[in-house]
Amino acid sequence: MSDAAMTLEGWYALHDFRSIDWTAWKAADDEERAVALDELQAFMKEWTTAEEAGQGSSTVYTVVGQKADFVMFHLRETLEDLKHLENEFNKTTFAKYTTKSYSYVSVVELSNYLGKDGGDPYQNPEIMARLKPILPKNRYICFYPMNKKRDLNDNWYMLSMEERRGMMRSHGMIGRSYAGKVKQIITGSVGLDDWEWGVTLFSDDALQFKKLVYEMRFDEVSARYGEFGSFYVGSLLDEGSFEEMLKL
Ligand code: VOV
Repeated sequence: MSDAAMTLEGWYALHDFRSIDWTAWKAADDEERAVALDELQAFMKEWTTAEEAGQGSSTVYTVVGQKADFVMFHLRETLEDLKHLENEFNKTTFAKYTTKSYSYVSVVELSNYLGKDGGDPYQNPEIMARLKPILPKNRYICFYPMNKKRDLNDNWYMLSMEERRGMMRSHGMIGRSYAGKVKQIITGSVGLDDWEWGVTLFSDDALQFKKLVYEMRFDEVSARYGEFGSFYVGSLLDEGSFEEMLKL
């Protein structure tokens, strides 16, 4: 048996994709819509409280195309906290005007492929900042789930640690060349959801997603072992732009 990579875990993650029922939203009267917007704002204010208390981080982005209309991305200490957030949203009046499109459950993950030994990583402030990150406010998000292949000839999980480490080094080098342009949060989901990882990218220039993902397609770990799910891309919403999007 090959050595399993050691992983460090941080906050649990929920990507909660919703679509707007425009017919119902347009049929609602002004008062009902005002209540829905107030409750939505109150719900989003709680995110700031959680973030200030160091208990998690949340953000919301539009989703362009017909897979969903927006995605709420939550990071919290426990799965119960995530379920609570999901329920709290479902209880809002605004939720009545939305339908569920997709969701993804995972946990922020770092592996030891390129890590340095020494010390308790959970006491290392740099590592903790990556395991429990405050979500950036970049203009664009890109999310997709992925697997590493387990085919007869191309089975990531049958490779030696050294072989995998070599490929991850090359992966990391491509990633690093996008420093300042793209930030990544890798969340592990083996045993938690349908794919093995969630890839969430943030950038102020959506074209950088295309450039980075394309460049990685030529890199062995992606070219040979990567399997990818659906891509979701969109732009940052705040209370103001959310309200603007819903204005009739
Ligand atoms: C934005 C840039 C960027 C950078 C700097 C970066 C670097 C790194 C490093 C250094 C490491 C290894 C240590 C760790 O941190 O775990 C990883 C790990 C990982 N990555 Fe990555 N990655 C990036 C970006 C990046 C992208 C765009 C993708 C999607 C791949 C593609 O083809 O679409 C990805 C995937 C992953 C995955 C699934 C893992 C876990 C693999 C495992 O088997 O455990 N990643 N990644």
